[in-house]
Amino acid sequence: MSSGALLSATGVTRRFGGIIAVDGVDLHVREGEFLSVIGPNGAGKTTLFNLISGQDRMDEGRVMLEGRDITNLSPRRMAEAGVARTFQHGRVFGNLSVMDNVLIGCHTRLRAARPRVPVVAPVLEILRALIRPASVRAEEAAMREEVRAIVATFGERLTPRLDEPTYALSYANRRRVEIARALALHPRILILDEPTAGMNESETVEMRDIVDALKRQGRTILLIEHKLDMVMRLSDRVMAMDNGRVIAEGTPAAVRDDPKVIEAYLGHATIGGGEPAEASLMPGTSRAAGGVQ
Ligand SMILES: Nc1ncnc2c1ncn2[C@@H]1O[C@H](COP(=O)(O)OP(=O)(O)OP(=O)(O)O)[C@@H](O)[C@H]1O
Repeated sequence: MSSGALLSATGVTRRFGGIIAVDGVDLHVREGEFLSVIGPNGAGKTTLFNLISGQDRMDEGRVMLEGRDITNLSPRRMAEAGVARTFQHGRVFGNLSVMDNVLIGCHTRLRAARPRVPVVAPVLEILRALIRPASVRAEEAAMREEVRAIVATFGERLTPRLDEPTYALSYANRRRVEIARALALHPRILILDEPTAGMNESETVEMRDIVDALKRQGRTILLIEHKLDMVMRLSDRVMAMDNGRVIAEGTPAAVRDDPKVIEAYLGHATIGGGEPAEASLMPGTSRAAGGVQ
């Protein structure tokens, strides 16, 4: 394990039949560091994030968070341990309001603090919910206040819509709700899988600024992003993958200019669109700024 790493994954491997989607990957993130993972479609980025966050089980490898072995924990236990993630296409509970979606993040945190006594603990919890003593009402009021504060991170995008069901929101707003819910967990590490996927140019810039603000708060962030402009601006370090393996790692500029990375993108001809992949490696080009989804 790399010394000083908050999260350390070593030898992570995942096979799907004959495909080795992730092949012996090591990934180390220091506290407060912003690490982006790039690579052409099918490189293994999302599978790697799924393995680190408990959405999938690795065949080999180990993940340590602050010295604790969290390998293959369930997503719920991962959340309790402090690993929060968002998904490539966004996942929210459509029939629940914005408030309730974000409260779920708070609730997971509270559950983590409670003793896990079978039968007795759930019964006590139900009784507390039915009787609603003053302590429960105060706790709920505090959580709702916290949700309002988290949602305010997104300016006026979500605050006026706190009581609306999320199915009624725009796609970009649903993705904001997902990040708000992840923040409500008070995560030790925030894993963002293409937070700007499917967003237009102005929504992308807005999301980039939000992620930048989260970085400036000193959060530890792992990002998958195809929009290289965002990667170049935000990352302390970049890791490039291809065919399940790490092919380059270092400063954003060094990885962008690495011949192996350029070749990996060119080998795939295009990244999700129709333009030559080369353009997407240049920050400030229309593809880099405008998206590849
Ligand atoms: N559940 C699965 N079953 C079978 N193969 C899978 C599964 N999930 C991923 N794969 C395969 O593993 C490889 C890596 O896929 P993955 O989605 O992790 O790539 P990616 O780098 O995230 O790509 P993208 O940028 O398109 O999201 C691909 O060949 C993919 O087809």
